[in-house]
This record gives sequence, structure tokens and C-alpha cells, in this order.
Amino acid sequence: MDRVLIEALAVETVIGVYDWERTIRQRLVIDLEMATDIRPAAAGDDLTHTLDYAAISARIQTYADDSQFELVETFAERLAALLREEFGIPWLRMTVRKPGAVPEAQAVGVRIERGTLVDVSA
Ligand SMILES: Nc1nc2c(c(=O)[nH]1)N=C([C@H](O)[C@@H](O)CO)CN2
Repeated sequence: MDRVLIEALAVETVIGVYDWERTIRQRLVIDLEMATDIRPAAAGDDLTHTLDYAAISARIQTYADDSQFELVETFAERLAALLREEFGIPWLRMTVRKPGAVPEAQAVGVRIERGTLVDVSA
């Protein structure tokens, strides 16, 4: 199935398990792959028939502004559920990276896939 992409979306949020992390905002970087059939939008050149990556990016920003989880797992899981429900996304793959959390690593984080991937192409 086709995908609409958002790559390396940077957000600031309260995230972390340690006391010092509860008082600051840290950067998370999100990659999102969303399954959808893009042909209806392409046929009519019509944004209303596809997943609007600008609207979804804006929703992720407000979610990050308002959330204060300890684990990146919780941040990712709840965001995936919210996006699937609000935007009717049948399947998504989301990577949430926390740069700088482990100084020796470029980034650490989680990757999840949620929903059902139905191939309607061909
Ligand atoms: N699997 C996870 N491991 C860790 C997390 C996390 O969210 N998921 N968080 C931390 C700390 O908050 C860390 O990022 C502070 O540097 C440790 N391990």
C-alpha cells in the first residue's frame, strides 16, 4: 500500500524517568509512515482525499506540547492511537528517537507498527 511520510519531525516535550528530566523539555525526533491509497487524491488533485501531513505534523506538535510521560514507549503508543483515531489511519509505523539520552549513541528510542496493512494496489 502507498505511504504518506513525515520524517525527522522535531518536538519538545517533558519526557524521562529521572527527577532532573521532569523539570525540563527535551527534544524528540519522530519518523512516521502512514499507509493510505494515494490514488483518489492524485486523481482529483485533492488534499481532502489523502492524509494531510501538515495537519498531522501540527497535531503531533500540540500532543508533545501537552504531554509529560516518563517513557518514550508511552509517548509513542498513545500518539499512535490518537493519530489513528483522529485521522483514520489504517496502519502506521512510528519511530520516536531521543537524541542525546545516551551520549555514546546518536539517538535511542522505539519503533512501533500499529493497525492492519491491507494491500489494495494492483
Ligand atoms: N526503553 C527505555 N529506556 C529508557 C527510557 C525510556 O523511555 N525507554 N528512558 C530513560 C531515561 O529517561 C533516559 O532517557 C535519560 O537519559 C532510560 N531508559
